[in-house]
Amino acid sequence: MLIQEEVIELLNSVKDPFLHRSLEELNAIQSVTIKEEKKHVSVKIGISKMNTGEQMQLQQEIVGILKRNGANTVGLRFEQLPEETIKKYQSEAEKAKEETLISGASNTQFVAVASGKGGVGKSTVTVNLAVSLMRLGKKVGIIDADIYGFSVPDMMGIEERPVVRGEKIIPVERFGVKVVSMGFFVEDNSPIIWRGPMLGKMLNSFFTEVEWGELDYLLLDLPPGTGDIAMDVHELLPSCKEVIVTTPHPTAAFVAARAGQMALKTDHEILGVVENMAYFESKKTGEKEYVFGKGGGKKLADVLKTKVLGQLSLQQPYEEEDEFAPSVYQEDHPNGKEYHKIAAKIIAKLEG
Ligand SMILES: Nc1ncnc2c1ncn2[C@@H]1O[C@H](COP(=O)(O)OP(=O)(O)OP(=O)(O)O)[C@@H](O)[C@H]1O
Repeated sequence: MLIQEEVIELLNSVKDPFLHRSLEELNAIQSVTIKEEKKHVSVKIGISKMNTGEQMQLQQEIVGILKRNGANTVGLRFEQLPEETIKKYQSEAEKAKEETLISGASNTQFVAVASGKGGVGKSTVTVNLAVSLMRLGKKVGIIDADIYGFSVPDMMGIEERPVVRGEKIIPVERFGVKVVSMGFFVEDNSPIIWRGPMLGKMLNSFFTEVEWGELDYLLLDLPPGTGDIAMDVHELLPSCKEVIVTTPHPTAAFVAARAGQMALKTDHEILGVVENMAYFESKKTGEKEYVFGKGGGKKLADVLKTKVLGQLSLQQPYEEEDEFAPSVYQEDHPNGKEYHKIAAKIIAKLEG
């Protein structure tokens, strides 16, 4: 039968569910008594938070350990740990949680940018939304998960590659936005044949192996369409919201609706529709020409029971010599202003 020292030894390495410290470190094993003839062990344990589901789990864990090691019955009492012990370890525990973005404890908002088909400007929208959120004071990251075309680094004018510190990848920072792209890890942009499980793995490592630091927003540039990646994202990030990009052509909107339906099916909240290449504005007359048709964004938003967040004109960013980024619109550019409004709407929706 177990003796007192053995019980302490067995329970020392068990961890407090909130402080993530061992009972030994927390000095949390407060008493152990053993009734030998009945093989009954009773222990009193200090815990940081009482009456929670985690306490129930801890209870099962401790009872299990003791029974596997010879106890017939276990009496377990919990008591609140002293305030000073909790305070001492709490901030450390909170910091550790923040470090893994998908732990559920981080305050990061995940926003996936999706489209029904390629070439409608999904990556352009991702990049400019990220930059606009940053201009509005947010800490922002981008995961370029568009495995069929890693365009985010080029669009932002990123030439360097991420460095590895310890076991973590440090994202490349450009315009104050942290970027990780599959393109960073592929030689010469050579095409890769992706299979379902690999996609999920890649996404997962972008969360767990990248040192994101504190982020308010993490934007995901997803491959076009409604494939496996959408399911993977749903599985990894059930709380992920979506922005759907379309061109104004009614057919394009119809195709984008499928991506939207996918979002609805996986219970992802749709923040709204962005209509890209909505019109061309003549420099001479200021008149708008709807070269790709009209109304696609509105039609799509109606189908998805959401709103059009904004409309971008068909126009390149101003050319600049020093900060070359082919697809990032300047703050005073008409499209830059429109992205600013879209970003503000998203903030209001998610934080307001
Ligand atoms: N509003 C716009 N005005 C002018 N050009 C644009 C606009 N939006 C996007 N483009 C250009 O259109 C092309 C396609 O855009 P982008 O790569 O963002 O689309 P995508 O939907 O992400 O495509 P893919 O799925 O193939 O990556 C790019 O060359 C981009 O610079």
